[in-house]
Amino acid sequence: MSESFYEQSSKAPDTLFDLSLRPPAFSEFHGQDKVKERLMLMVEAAQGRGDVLEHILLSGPPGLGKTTLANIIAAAAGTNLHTTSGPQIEKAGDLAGVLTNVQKGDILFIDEIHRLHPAIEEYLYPAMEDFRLDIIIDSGPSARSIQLNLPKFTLVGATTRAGMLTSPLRSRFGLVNRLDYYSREELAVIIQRSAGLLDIDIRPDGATEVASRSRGTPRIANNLLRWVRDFAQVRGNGTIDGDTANAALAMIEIDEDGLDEMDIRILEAVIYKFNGGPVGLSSIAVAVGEDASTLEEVHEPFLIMQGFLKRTPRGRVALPAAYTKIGATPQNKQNELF
Ligand SMILES: Nc1ncnc2c1ncn2[C@@H]1O[C@H](COP(=O)(O)OP(=O)(O)OP(=O)(O)O)[C@@H](O)[C@H]1O
Repeated sequence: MSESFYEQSSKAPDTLFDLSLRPPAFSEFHGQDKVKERLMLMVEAAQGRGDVLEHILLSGPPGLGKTTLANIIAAAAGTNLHTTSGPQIEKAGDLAGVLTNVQKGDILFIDEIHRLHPAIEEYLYPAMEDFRLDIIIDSGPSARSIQLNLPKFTLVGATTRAGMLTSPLRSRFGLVNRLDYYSREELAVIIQRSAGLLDIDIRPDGATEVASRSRGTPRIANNLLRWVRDFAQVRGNGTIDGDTANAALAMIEIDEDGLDEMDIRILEAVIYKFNGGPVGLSSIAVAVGEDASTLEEVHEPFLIMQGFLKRTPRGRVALPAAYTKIGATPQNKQNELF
């Protein structure tokens, strides 16, 4: 099964392209004003006290800038950043390995922290609270616990699923900083910045056109920009204006609301196969041949935000905009909505 354009974008690794466009400082990070203001204040306060920054949790859909912010926080605080992810820490020894490399004030960034094994989480609690790691070495009768004292460090956790964090873990972070989808205007500014860095000639209407189809996500905006640049070079005169962007994006079947083929398949499944819902996520996943967690993390938040789908206690329900989008006629199911 081929992956949709957005799914590929949502999983994009740290490619050189990605890294080259990553804003290095708060001043170049556009949007997410409230989160940014809070983080800047935390860094300033810690520096003023000569203390180590408190633990920080960043949540939100993929590609909105969590990793970027972790790097910016470390740069602003003038500390080292150590990066790992929930699935990479399989054993207590892996965690011990990472933590024993950390120096005072350093930042440990754990991406996808909701995917940490529950047993590993248990080790993390005293590490976060008392900067202490109690690990058990050996097994059977010779098993014994050793205690390692750690330097005071900052844990920055990122998650696409804040709801999946256990409450003991969540409560060890001061605040949950939730990143939201970017507005079209904010994305247009980000696209102009990226175009400047890549030496791409883009007009304001071209940037707006790309922005409006980037589903509120800077990573997608940057990837679409790259495609539109190629298109403008081969089919046009190299300049990206509104018409060129439009033609380029039509060629990869991204519609004017930013929906891709998989989004449309999801809406069609809910409407035609499940009579508009309510229907559970796993049934939709089977119907469209996609992994349920990808639907939940990548497609669903955007479809809900755009008013195409709604989550109810009994499952997902298609809203009138979804019927309009796929040209179907809504049935009168008012009393089934709740
Ligand atoms: N506010 C922003 N301004 C400019 N560019 C941004 C901004 N936020 C993100 N980007 C760009 O989007 C790309 C993706 O961001 P990043 O890797 O930080 O997302 P993420 O939320 O950590 O995603 P994931 O959860 O998938 O790891 C970055 O390379 C960066 O260039």
